[in-house]
Amino acid sequence: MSLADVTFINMCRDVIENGTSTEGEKVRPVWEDGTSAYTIKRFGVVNRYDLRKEFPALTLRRTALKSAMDEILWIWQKKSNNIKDLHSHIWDSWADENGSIGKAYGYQLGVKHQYKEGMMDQVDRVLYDLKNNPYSRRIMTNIYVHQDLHEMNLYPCAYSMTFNVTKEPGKDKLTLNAILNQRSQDILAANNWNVCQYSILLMMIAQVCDMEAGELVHVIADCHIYDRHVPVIKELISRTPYPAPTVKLNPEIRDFYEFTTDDLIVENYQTWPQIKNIPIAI
Ligand SMILES: Nc1nc(=O)c2c([nH]1)NC[C@@H]1CN(c3ccc(C(=O)N[C@@H](CCC(=O)O)C(=O)O)cc3)CN21
Ligand SMILES: O=c1ccn([C@H]2C[C@H](O)[C@@H](COP(=O)(O)O)O2)c(=O)[nH]1
Repeated sequence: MSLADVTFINMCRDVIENGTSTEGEKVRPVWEDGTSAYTIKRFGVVNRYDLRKEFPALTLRRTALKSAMDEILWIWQKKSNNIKDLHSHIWDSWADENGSIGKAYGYQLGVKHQYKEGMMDQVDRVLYDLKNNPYSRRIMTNIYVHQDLHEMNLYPCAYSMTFNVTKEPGKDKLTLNAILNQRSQDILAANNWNVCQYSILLMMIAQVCDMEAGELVHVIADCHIYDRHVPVIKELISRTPYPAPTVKLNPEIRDFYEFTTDDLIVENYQTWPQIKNIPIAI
């Protein structure tokens, strides 16, 4: 039984049983037909995933791992904010006529900043620190940039990664852990999608720094199920999970900028049938 499924089921039960409804509140998102998209929400959810034990892919329904990796490469490697550089259509509703989502995600990670060591963007700063000063407690990114929020079509949801290295007794390699901070989470559309993509990111960064990927701690402020998703979630969590798949990276890649989705190796990913045409609140 996949550990990620158990975490997901417990989180959904907690939101449904102990969450509060936003119905009647002034909410921002709408459904495609223009009606308000209300949620049941739980404040302050924290989930831990140990990548040394299992890759945290859901088996209750299939997570599109290559598409999820493609999006994280779009943000962290291509540092793009244009949907023309993305192979899926998940961002189409938030792009302008030129394909831009504004100064969000990849745009922010591509901005160069002045450091004592020279000009670097946030991704190169992380790679530099992990290679030169791995025990630093200052290795983190942040794309929630207030001065640019007015030029973002959607404010970043998963907005910060804090990397932290531990030296485990008896292990040759250092362990790379991370905390993903997320202000808002659409559980059905994107919880496992986000968990898997940031796990892959952690694996990629660990590999190019010659470390082992350890724990991903996912901190979610507003963790919600949209009203139209509740019956789907109830059906999903009634399913019996399969064992977790094996997910690896091509071990030959040593440069973060050389990874492609072809380097993701997925084996034995047995899942329940996909839920088709999930409505996405805009
Ligand atoms: N309401 C809302 N929820 C989100 O999850 C979300 C947004 N808005 N806005 C921006 C991005 C876009 N995201 C999305 C949007 C759609 C899927 C989605 O439809 N996923 C499909 C698989 C897609 C594929 O195969 O490429 C799925 O079945 O989960 C995932 C993430 C995450 N974000
Ligand atoms: O990576 C992502 C991006 C977006 N989401 C969800 C979370 C919310 O349901 C919406 C954003 O709406 P806000 O009103 O800006 O919070 O998108 C996600 O779960 N993961």
